[in-house]
Amino acid sequence: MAELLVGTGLTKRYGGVVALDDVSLHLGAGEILGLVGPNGAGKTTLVDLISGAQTASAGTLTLRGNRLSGPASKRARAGLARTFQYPQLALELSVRDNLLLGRAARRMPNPWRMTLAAALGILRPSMAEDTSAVETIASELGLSDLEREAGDLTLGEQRLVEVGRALGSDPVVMLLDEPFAGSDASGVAGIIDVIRTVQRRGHAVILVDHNVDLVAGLVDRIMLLDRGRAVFDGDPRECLASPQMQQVYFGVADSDEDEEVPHGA
Ligand SMILES: Nc1ncnc2c1ncn2[C@@H]1O[C@H](COP(=O)(O)OP(=O)(O)OP(=O)(O)O)[C@@H](O)[C@H]1O
Repeated sequence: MAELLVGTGLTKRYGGVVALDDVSLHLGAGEILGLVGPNGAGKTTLVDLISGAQTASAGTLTLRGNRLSGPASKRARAGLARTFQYPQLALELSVRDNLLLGRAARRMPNPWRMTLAAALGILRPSMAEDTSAVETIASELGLSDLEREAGDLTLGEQRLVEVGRALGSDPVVMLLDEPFAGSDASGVAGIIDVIRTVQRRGHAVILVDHNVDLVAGLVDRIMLLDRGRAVFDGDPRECLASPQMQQVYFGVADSDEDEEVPHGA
C-alpha cells in the first residue's frame, strides 16, 4: 500500500505540559485510521500538528513523500482537509458558500481571501463544476436548503457542512475531529458515507472519536493515545481486547496476577 502520510517523532510541548510525546504514524492509500484515547490524551494535538493549526516542538511529516510544513492554508493546498471539535464555519455565509469554500481550498492562497471572495460573491462565476459538485456533496450528506445561513444551523448540521466542506477539496488525507458529536442517525450515516467516498478515491482518513466501538467498526487501524504517547497501533479488534485498552480506560492491567485476585477481596 502506497504511504500517503508519514509522521515521525511528533512532539508538542506547551510550557511544561507534554501534549504529544514522540508519536510516529503512517497512513496508506485508502486507509482509515482511528485515533482514540481519554480526555487530554493528545488526539486533537496530533490533528493540529498534522493540519498545521499548531507547530510541532519536534518531529517531521511528509505527504506523498513531500515534506509537509508551513501554515494550515499551505497544507490545505497540498491536500489536507480537517474538521474541528467545534465547527469553524463562516457563520454569516450560506451552506452553499461554505461548501464552495471547500472546493476553493486547494486553489486559494489563504482562508481569509477565500471568505472574502465568498462574501463578495466572486467564487461563483468560475464554478459551474463546483456548483454541481457542491450539490452532490450536499445530497450525500442529506443537507437540504443550501441557502440557509450557517449560523442558523444546529450543531449537528454545522458538523455535516464542515465535513462536506472538507470533502469538497478532494483531500489526500481528511482529518475528522469528533465528527459524530451532536449528530443524529442520518447525520452519522452521511458522515460515514463521506468517509467511504474518501476511501474509494484511494485517499485516507484520520478519525478521532470518543465512541471507541463506533470507531472500531469503521476503521482499518486504531492508534490509542494515552498522556501524549501512542500505546497501541494496530488492528481495531485487537486494540479493543488489548491490555493497553484496559489500562488506559479502566486502569486495569490484564495480567495473571490480576486474575488471581479473589472475588470479594
Ligand atoms: N493550547 C494549549 N495550551 C496548553 N495546554 C494544552 C493546549 N492544548 C492542549 N493542551 C494540553 O495538551 C494535552 C492534550 O490535549 P488534547 O486536546 O490534544 O487532548 P485530546 O485527546 O484531544 O482530549 P479531548 O478528548 O478532551 O479533546 C492536555 O493535557 C491539554 O490540557
